[in-house]
Amino acid sequence: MALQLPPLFVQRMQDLLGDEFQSFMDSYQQSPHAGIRINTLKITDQDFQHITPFALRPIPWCPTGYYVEEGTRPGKHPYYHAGLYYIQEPSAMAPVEALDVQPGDRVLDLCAAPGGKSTQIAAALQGQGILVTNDISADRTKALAKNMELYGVRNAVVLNETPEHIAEQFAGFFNKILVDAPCSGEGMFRKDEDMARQWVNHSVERCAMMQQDILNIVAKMLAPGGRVVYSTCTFAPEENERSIAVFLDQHAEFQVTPLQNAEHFAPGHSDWAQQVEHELQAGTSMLSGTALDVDHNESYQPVSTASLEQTAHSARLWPHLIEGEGHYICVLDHQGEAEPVANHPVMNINPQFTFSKTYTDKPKRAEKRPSTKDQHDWKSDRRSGKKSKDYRSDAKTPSSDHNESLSMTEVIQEFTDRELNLVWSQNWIHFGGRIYQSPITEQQLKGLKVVRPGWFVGTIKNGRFTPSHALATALQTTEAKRCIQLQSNTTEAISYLKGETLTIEEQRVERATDIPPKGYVLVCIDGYSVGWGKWLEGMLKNEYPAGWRWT
Ligand SMILES: C[S@@+](CC[C@H](N)C(=O)[O-])C[C@H]1O[C@@H](n2cnc3c(N)ncnc32)[C@H](O)[C@@H]1O
Repeated sequence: MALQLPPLFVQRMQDLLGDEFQSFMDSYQQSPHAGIRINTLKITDQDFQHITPFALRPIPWCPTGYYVEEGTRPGKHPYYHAGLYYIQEPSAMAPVEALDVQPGDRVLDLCAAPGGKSTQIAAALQGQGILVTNDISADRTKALAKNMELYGVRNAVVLNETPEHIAEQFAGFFNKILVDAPCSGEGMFRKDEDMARQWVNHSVERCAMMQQDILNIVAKMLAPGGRVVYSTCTFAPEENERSIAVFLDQHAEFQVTPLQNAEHFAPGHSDWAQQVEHELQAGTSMLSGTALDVDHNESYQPVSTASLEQTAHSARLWPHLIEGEGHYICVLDHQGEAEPVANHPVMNINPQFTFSKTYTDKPKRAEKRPSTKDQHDWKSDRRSGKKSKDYRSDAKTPSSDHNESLSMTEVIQEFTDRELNLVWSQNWIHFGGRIYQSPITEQQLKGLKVVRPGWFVGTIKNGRFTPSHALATALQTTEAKRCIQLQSNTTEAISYLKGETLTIEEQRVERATDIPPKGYVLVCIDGYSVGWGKWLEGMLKNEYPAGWRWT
């Protein structure tokens, strides 16, 4: 059945687009474009070109993005399980390019789930700097955390918080912030018919209010001289140019900067936002019928022409002009002077084995009591369906828990020496038996709902360290003492991904001559890590987690 567009939406687009309207409507007769983005944390773009199983055509605005042909199923290839690419709608690759992330940046992805843009940010950081990735939906952060692990991200903290709470802990902290805002989703109707069906429920007015609130809080978290990229996947000027103009009126320290690759896109429609503004001020008919309703909106504030005019430098991605879905992108640069990253207090990484918490296999019962504001607490590792628990971290001085932290040190160091060729370079966080490497300190997570305080590297139970799946997926083959290579075009690779035990002769366990074959083995597909196995006497016990298996 043909896509049913909401009549009110069609009417508004006709009013706005004029002569362009027919070509816009024709785009709904075409299939949406499929894309993949190479995960350069695991493979270089060039190396992927040599092994690609699909025909690739470059996406003009993203150097690591490619169109794949209709009918291609990139999710059904072992390379997907090795985290070599992320399946992403082509237009959705543009906002992170506009953010211009550099290794060493401190980046916040505020509305991040399921994490497409966060994986792109992580790739741009190349393991250097900090990514705090957050979503307000607890359910959606599960996919976000999983994506951070699948794509081998080592320097991300995953939060499930409100922007207000994050701002309390991270005032003036980030030099790059992405706001991929919740919106009415009009640009996705072609790709996701449910969005079109649900559109009446997504009031443009409600979204615009939410976006303006979020942007206001974001301003508090940005360091002087930093950059915010605001993006939506909707066409409504109320949620795009006007939300930006409202923000600019309240934050004279920001200016709209044209996108570096603006030639690929259409300019922002400051004229449409002005039209909306006139109608709002006059209290006459709305453009959309769902537009901002002055009479019922006490918080309505007129917007200045100067701010509206600036939005002409933002960008619109139109499905009838590019090969991608509808998006809006605005780059907001803070006009203050940036401070050198090294001067920031958070950059006090201490990779030594010191733990602020005593070694326990599980949080003690007493630690599970509800936290109070002045305690050093963070809420963490809320497994699916379980209610969130509050934990209290009894921070002890290094001297008071010296022996216990030493024993944990020994446990981790012993595993590292035996199984890895790796130098740990971030802060250690130990929580409930789980060990993390984090780009920030435990102190900075005080009072926040934390899904992952960093790179989950393993668990300690009964004095034994068990490496996590997330450790394996982030390793290069050279970082494990033993590895086994499986070929992507063999049933063996699929069998491993299905969780089956494999028969592997001793000579296939790649290792240095002084390393015995028995033990943990990093399983790789065509040279790229996918998980752990345990080799013993010709058999490879499969450690690929149940929830990740090929079905
Ligand atoms: C457009 S989606 C994000 C897509 C994501 N950036 C990606 O590339 O995969 C918007 C997200 O914002 C989240 N969200 C809504 N309101 C929020 C708020 N106030 N703070 C943080 N996240 C919010 C939603 O749960 C949703 O996951």
